[in-house]
Amino acid sequence: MNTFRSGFACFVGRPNAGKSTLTNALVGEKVAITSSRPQTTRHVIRGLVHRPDAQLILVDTPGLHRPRTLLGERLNDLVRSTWAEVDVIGVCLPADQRIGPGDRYLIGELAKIRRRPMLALATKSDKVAPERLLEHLASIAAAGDELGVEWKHVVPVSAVSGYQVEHLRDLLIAELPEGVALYPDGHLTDEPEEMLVAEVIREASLEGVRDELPHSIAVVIEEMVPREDRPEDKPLVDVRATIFVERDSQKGIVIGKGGSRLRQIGTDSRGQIERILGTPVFLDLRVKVAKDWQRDPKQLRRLGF
Ligand SMILES: Nc1nc2c(ncn2[C@@H]2O[C@H](COP(=O)(O)OP(=O)(O)OP(=O)(O)O)[C@@H](O)[C@H]2O)c(=O)[nH]1
Repeated sequence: MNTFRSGFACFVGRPNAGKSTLTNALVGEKVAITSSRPQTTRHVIRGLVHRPDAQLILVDTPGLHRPRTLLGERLNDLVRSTWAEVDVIGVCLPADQRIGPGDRYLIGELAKIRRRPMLALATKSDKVAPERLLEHLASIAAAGDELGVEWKHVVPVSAVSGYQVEHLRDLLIAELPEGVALYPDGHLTDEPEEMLVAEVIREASLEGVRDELPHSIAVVIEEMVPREDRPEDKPLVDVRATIFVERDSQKGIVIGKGGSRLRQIGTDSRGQIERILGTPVFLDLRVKVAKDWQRDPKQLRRLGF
């Protein structure tokens, strides 16, 4: 089977650098709605790119400011922790402007984040002549060297003409980890996170046993709450979920020998859930039989159908 990749990318850059226009160009015809996520998520999703081999989730991060106050510093800490949570960062440096002090500050701050692939994007490249574009690309490379950011790629792009948009999509997706789609295909929804989390667990439960249990699994999130008494910078969310099957024999399949499959389901889904929620998660999974739930209206309602 081909590898499926999924994960998060964000674009950073000074105001007007072309971040929103580029997001829309990458998402294409499909809706790019600004959707605010429930409190547990720090990411504001700007758009989704669905492909047969990948799902790329473009998120917003708050802007970074030169800190003048303690509050400013705290805000910047938040920006940095968001940066550290995405899989790839695109730094937008518009070709029609020289790299300025604001850009240099931003690049310097990015240099402090380790091991995060960073792509330098020469946005609005349709606005300048080829010679100027080359000069711009050279100064982007030089700024990276000087400020300590190793650009994974330096990519000229134009959201308006479409130049290299497809290529950029490929480059971003190449940086994502392997994993299942984190959001339903086709559109960006306001679906509660619980549905997404349930879907991740359902997918993981079916892994390798799809033929034996095609439609027999439903997952209900019983509880999803932040653990109390955690330090603010070390949150933990407790997720308690029940995997419903139709028959006892299926329960055995899901649990596996000595609980081995259930443990694997937990391991496989926890990482994805943490990525959706943006916090570490303690996952408690149970398996229950709901006899013939697919034929029972009451059960169906309970299982959210
Ligand atoms: N010619 C040209 N103009 C572009 C391109 N991308 C963006 N623009 C224009 O640049 C302006 C700013 O673009 P935005 O996408 O809103 O920039 P942004 O970085 O999201 O801005 P903020 O939301 O203020 O941070 C708009 O007028 C866009 O039409 C491009 O590829 N080519």
